[in-house]
Amino acid sequence: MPRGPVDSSRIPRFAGPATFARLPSLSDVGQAEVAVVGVPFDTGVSYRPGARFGPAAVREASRLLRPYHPALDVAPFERVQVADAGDIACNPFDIGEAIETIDAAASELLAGGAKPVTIGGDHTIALPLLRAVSRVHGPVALLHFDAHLDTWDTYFGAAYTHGTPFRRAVEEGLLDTEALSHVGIRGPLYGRRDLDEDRRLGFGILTARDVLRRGVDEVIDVLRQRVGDRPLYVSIDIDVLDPAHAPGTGTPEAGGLTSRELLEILRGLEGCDLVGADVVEVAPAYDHAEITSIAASHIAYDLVSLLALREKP
Ligand SMILES: N=C(N)NCCCC(=O)O
Ligand SMILES: [Zn+2]
Ligand SMILES: [Zn+2]
Repeated sequence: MPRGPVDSSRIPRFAGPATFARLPSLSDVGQAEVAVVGVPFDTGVSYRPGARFGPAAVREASRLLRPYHPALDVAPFERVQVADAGDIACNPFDIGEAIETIDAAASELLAGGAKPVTIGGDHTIALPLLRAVSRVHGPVALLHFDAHLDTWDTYFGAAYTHGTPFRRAVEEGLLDTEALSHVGIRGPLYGRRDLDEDRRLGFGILTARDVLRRGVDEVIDVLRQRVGDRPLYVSIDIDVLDPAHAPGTGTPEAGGLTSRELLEILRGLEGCDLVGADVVEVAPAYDHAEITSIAASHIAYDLVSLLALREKP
């Protein structure tokens, strides 16, 4: 019988420490099928810093989550053991070392049988997470929700940044290049070449305009066809949401998805072979009234629910 969250009808949800959704710590339960883990790292950013405070803000906003998910008809914390694995403490002064630390910590979680839902942190952290996941599953399908391509080559000569993780991941053979999708892309680019190079790497794009004009159901159909039955990793940059829905982020772009659209697309992935996910780029210093961290906590709850549905109870 899994150990669930603190009972909010007995201990007020605003009392006590903020683990994700008030779940037990992984160290308290020993083993979990799904682990929520924080990566407070933002040394890879090209504009506003502050995503290092993302994990704490998302946990704080997650106090109000409840145990039953009606849209997916699942009580994820009853179905399987879900736990908070704490934060991966990585070097804020050395990106290369931080990447190694994140890879090792994620590998340890996977070796212990837990599927990770990672709370970032800037998007740099997707690279070590994909290294760890692909070591277990082989090259994975990727569903990448973001305003940005994040397939650029270098910034100021640096190869490991929040704008480059998915180019590195393709170069390293971590991804199944038949099954790569960006969703929510918008905003000015450096040039048309960005799109050509992205296509050459194997990505298909559903822009924010496509979501508006084609609608959520068609988007889900396209994505599911592309993913098929491959092992799937989902990486969600919170800036895929419009700044009205997620102001607390480092590189905001106008014209994004609503949180309702994003949650609906995620729910459309039920039945896919999800093996891990992240929600990154929450920078609380630019947030207002916890708008961004509330959205991120609900997104993480949906990801946890999708993972729980994949496990036999
Ligand atoms: N991954 C995020 N959030 N942003 C990438 C933006 C890269 C740029 O400054 O052009
Ligand atoms: Zn982005
Ligand atoms: Zn990104």
